[in-house]
Amino acid sequence: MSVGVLGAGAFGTALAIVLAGAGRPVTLWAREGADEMQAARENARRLPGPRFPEGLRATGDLSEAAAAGTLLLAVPMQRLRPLAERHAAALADRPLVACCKGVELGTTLGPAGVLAEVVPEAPRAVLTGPSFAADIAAGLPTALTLACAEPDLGARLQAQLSTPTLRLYRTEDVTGAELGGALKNVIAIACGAAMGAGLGASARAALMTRGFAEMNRMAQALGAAPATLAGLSGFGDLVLTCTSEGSRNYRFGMGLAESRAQGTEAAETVEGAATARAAAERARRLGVEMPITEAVVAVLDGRMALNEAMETLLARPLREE
Ligand SMILES: NC(=O)C1=CN([C@@H]2O[C@H](COP(=O)(O)OP(=O)(O)OC[C@H]3O[C@@H](n4cnc5c(N)ncnc54)[C@H](O)[C@@H]3O)[C@@H](O)[C@H]2O)C=CC1
Ligand SMILES: O=C(CO)COP(=O)(O)O
Repeated sequence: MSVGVLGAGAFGTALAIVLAGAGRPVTLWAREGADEMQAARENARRLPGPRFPEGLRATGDLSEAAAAGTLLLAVPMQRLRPLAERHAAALADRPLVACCKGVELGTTLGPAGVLAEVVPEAPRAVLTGPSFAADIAAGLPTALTLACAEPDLGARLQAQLSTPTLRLYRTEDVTGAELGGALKNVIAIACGAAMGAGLGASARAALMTRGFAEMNRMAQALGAAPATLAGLSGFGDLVLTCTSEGSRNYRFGMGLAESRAQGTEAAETVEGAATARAAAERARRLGVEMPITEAVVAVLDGRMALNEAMETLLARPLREE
């Protein structure tokens, strides 16, 4: 079965490389620079280094990629709706696998919810979990979650998108999988900030653990299963993103501590910034407490300095774990 990847950022390119390397015919659609990629057999801008396998073709013509049997949508979360709206007719009749991690500003929907609104007739799934694009493209072992509410389609996609190095686990809990992937980025910003401010690895462990607690509170309020949050898409990705400078969200947090990024958005994709605002908004409406997320939003909006945000978290009433 052929695969079309829409969005030639680091992640889309890495998925295209690993799938083509495993023998699937893959067409990678890039909004710009497709001809250069196709000629150089490399995405020098977003994922320099890994070479395109023979079965991978880059194109600037979306209809070529959209003709594939399964489509992976690998654009940043806030770009998913504009992309899907613009190309709704081409996306309407085949399985769509959203590969973005985040919560949409305004609607507070995740990727599956956005696709359900824009292309309701298309069967949909979400691919998420702990993986750096560079690791996937290098053929290093990686395990991800394929979330699909329809078990038969989920099983088909799991088989189609797994390779010898990219191992997919399946769940029907789409809400849990996408919230885990979205909310861990917010906690990664907080952890990066704590480490950048020199607060130490013990403080980071506390933020990760209490962050995981608030991820769980939000996810359960929205009907997700705790087991999903404890899996690759939640706990797994939280660990990766909060402990590695390979993460853009973590590095962005470190930049906040060094006042390099305070009150500004990063030049590269940092999903946790918009997601923090969208998740905080949703949590307030649900009456769910998310103090770390609120602190991240306060710092991003310039309402609090980082040290004030940390003090606010430390001054919260003592309570049972
Ligand atoms: N980079 C990574 O290691 C991983 C990224 N992800 C997720 O994948 C998603 C995409 O991230 P990256 O690929 O890393 O971002 P990136 O910053 O490398 O690239 C984003 C790409 O999206 C394209 N784009 C933006 N708006 C578009 C539009 N309207 N139409 C077409 N293309 C558009 C840009 O041209 C760019 O090529 C994010 O949600 C991220 O959280 C998930 C797992 C790993
Ligand atoms: O989602 C990721 C790892 O699973 C990538 O993290 P960043 O977007 O922070 O780089």
